[in-house]
Amino acid sequence: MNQPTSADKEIIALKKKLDSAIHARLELQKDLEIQSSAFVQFISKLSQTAKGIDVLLDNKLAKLRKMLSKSSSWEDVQAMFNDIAQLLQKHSIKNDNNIAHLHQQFHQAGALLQKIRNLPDSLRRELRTLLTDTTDKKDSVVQYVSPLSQLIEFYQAALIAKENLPSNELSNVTPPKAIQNPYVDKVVIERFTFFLTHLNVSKPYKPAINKIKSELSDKISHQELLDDFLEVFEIINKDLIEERNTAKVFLSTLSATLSSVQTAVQTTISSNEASKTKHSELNQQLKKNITELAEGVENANSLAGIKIDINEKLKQIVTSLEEKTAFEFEQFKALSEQLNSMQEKVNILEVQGRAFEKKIKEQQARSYQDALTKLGNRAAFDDYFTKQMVRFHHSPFELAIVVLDLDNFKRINDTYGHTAGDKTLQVIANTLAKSVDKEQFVGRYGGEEFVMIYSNYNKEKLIEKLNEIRLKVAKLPFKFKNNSVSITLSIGVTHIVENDNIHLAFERADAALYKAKESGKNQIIYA
Ligand SMILES: Nc1nc2c(ncn2[C@@H]2O[C@H](COP(=O)(O)OP(=O)(O)OP(=O)(O)O)[C@@H](O)[C@H]2O)c(=O)[nH]1
Repeated sequence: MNQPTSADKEIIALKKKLDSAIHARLELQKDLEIQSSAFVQFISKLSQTAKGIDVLLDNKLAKLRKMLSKSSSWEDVQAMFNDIAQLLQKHSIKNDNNIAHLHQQFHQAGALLQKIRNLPDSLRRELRTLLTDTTDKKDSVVQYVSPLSQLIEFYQAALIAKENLPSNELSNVTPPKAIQNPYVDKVVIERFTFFLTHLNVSKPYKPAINKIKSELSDKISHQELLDDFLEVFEIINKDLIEERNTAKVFLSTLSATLSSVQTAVQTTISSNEASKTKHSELNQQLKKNITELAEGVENANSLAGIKIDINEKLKQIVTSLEEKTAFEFEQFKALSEQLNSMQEKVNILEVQGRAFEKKIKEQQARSYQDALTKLGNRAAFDDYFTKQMVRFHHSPFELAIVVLDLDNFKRINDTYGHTAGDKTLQVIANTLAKSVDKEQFVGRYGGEEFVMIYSNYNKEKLIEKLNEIRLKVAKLPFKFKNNSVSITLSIGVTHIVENDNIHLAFERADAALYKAKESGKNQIIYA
C-alpha cells in the first residue's frame, strides 16, 4: 500500500479548510439573510408607527421598503437611509417642543382647577398629588395620556360637585346650562336674600316678605325663584298703591271738606244778607203796626172804638211777631243743620288726618332706621349729631363721637356667604345697642361701620367703656359651618372741641379708626 505523500496530506488539509470556509460562508449568508429580513421588518414597523406624522417621511419610508425588496444597490439604500435619519431628527426636535408645551398646558389646567371654589376635599388632595407626581417633564407625548385622562376625570368630578349634578348626568353630549343645573346659583340666592333683608315695606307686608326670605334655600329651582320675584313685586306694588291711596283719600276728603265749608260760609253770608233784609222788613212792619196803633189811640173818638182798633192792631202785631219768630227759627234751623254737616265732615277729616299723620310718622321712623340691624341709620345719626352739636355750641359739655369698624369682615362674607355676614352684623348691632345707655346714640353708618355719640363721658371713662365693648364683641361665640369664629372691632374716637363741626369731628374719629386698622386692628385709638 502506497503511503500518502506529503503533497497528499497538504491537499487533504486544504480541502478541509475549504469545506469549513464554505460552511462559514453559508452561516454568514444565513445570518445576513436573517438580519436583512429583521431590518426590512423594522422599516415596515417604523413606517406603520410614523404613518401620518409627515407625508414626506411616509413617502421616503415607502421608497426604502421598495428598494430593500428589490435588493437595490447599497449606495442607494444608504443615501435614502441618511435622508430618513435627517427627517427623523427634525421630528425629534419638534416632538421635544410639543412635550414642553403639553407639560406646561397640563400644569396650567391643573392650577386652574385648584382655584375653583368649593372643590370636594378628596378631589383637591388627589389633584395635588397628580400635579406633584408630574412635576418633571416626560420623555414622550404618550406618557401624558394617562395623567391627562386623570385630569379630565377631575374636571368632570369638579363640574358635578359645582353644579350639584348627579354623577350619571354627565353624558357625552353637553346639555345647555339651564338643564345642567336645575337649581339657582347660590350667589343669586344670596343677593336676593340681601335685597329682601333691606327691603322696607309697611308693617302688614313684613310677614309675607319674611316668609319668602325664610323659604329661600340652595335647592330652589329657577321657576320657584321667578314666582318669588313676582310675589315680591306684587307686595311692593300693593304697598305703594295703598300708600298712594291713603294720601289720595285724605287729600280728596280735605279738598271736599274745604269746598263744602267754603260753600257753607258763602251760603251763610248770603242768607245773612237775605235775613237782614227780611228782618228789616219785619221790623218795619212791626214799627208800622205800633205807629198805627199809637195813631189809632190818638185819633179815636170813643173808648169802644179804641178797643176795637187796638184789638185789630194788636192782632196785626202778633202776626208780625209770629212771622218774625218763625223766620228766625227757620234760619236757626238751617244754620244749625249746616253747622252739623260741617262738623261731621271735619270729624271724618280729623280721623283721616290722624291716620295719615301716623303713616307719615311710620315712614319717617323707617327712613331713620337701618332695615338690617334695626339701629338708627346714617340719616338718624346726622340728625342726632347735628342736634347735639347745637347743644354743645350753646353750652359746651363732654361730647364724643366714636367710629367702629368690623375687622376682616370681607373674609366672613367670602368664606361663609352673605347671609352669615348679615347675621354677624345683626348680632354685633344688638350687642352694641345693649352696651350703651339711653342717653347715648348708636347707629349703623353703612356697610360694616357703626357710629356712637357719647355725652358726658370724659376721655378715661369713655376709653374704659369702649374697651369693654371691644372685648365683649371679641368674645361673641360665632359659629359658621361648624367653625368657631371670632370677630373683632377697630375703634376711632374723639371728643368735640371748641370751633369743631360735624365733618371735622367725624374725619378725626375716622382717621383714628384708620390708624387703629393700620396698627394691627382690634384696638382703640383716641384722637
Ligand atoms: N353681609 C353683608 N356684607 C356687607 C354689608 N355691607 C358691606 N358688607 C361687606 O363688608 C365687606 C367690607 O370689606 P372691606 O372694606 O374690604 O373691609 P374688611 O374685610 O373688614 O377689612 P378691614 O376693614 O381692613 O379690616 C365687604 O365684603 C362688603 O361686601 C351688608 O350689609 N351685609
